[in-house]
Amino acid sequence: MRAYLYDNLDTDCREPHEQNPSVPVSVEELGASGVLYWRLKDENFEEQIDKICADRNYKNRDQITVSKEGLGELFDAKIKTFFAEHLHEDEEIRAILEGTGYFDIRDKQDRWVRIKVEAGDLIVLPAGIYHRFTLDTNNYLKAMRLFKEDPVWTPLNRPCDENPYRKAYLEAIEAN
Ligand SMILES: CSCCC(=O)/C(O)=C/O
Ligand SMILES: [Fe+2]
Repeated sequence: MRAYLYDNLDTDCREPHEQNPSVPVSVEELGASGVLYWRLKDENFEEQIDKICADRNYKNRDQITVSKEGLGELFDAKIKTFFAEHLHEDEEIRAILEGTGYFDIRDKQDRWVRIKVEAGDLIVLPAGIYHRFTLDTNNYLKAMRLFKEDPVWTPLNRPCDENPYRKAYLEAIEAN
C-alpha cells in the first residue's frame, strides 16, 4: 500500500495521478481520517483474516473480481459506479487477493488521497467517508469483501451531507 495526494488532473483515472513532487500520506494520517490498514502475510493469510473478523465482528464475506471477464456485461456500469464519489452506511472492508487498484478517500481537509492497493493489503474505510475506487491500467483486481451483516453494497453519491452516518463520521474524526 502506498498513499499520496491526488493531482486532480482530468485525465484517465486509472493513471497514478501522483503530484510532482509527490506528497506521501502515511498510515497514521490515513488513521486520522478513520481509515484502517493491515498488511497480511502470505504464510497465514486466512488466519489473519479470521482474527480480524473475530476482533471486529465481521460475520460475512464474499469475493469480487473487478475485470472485464469478472464482471462481464456489467463491467462498464460497475466501474462508473465505483468511481462516482460516494459513501456507505457500513464500513467498506476489502482484502486484496490479486491485482492492483486505487481507493481514493477524502481527507479531513476534503482533499483526495489516493491509496494504491495490491495483494496482501486489507483496508477498512469507515462508514460515512466519501471515497471512490478505480482499477489501474492493469485492469484487474480480485478482492475479498468482508461484512458485519449481510453482504450488501449500497453507494450513496455525494452530496449526502445530511446523512446521519456522514454526520457521525465527521464527529468521530473531529474528536480523534
Ligand atoms: C475493490 S471492491 C469494488 C469497489 C467497491 O466495492 C467500492 O465500494 C468502492 O468504493
Ligand atoms: Fe465504496
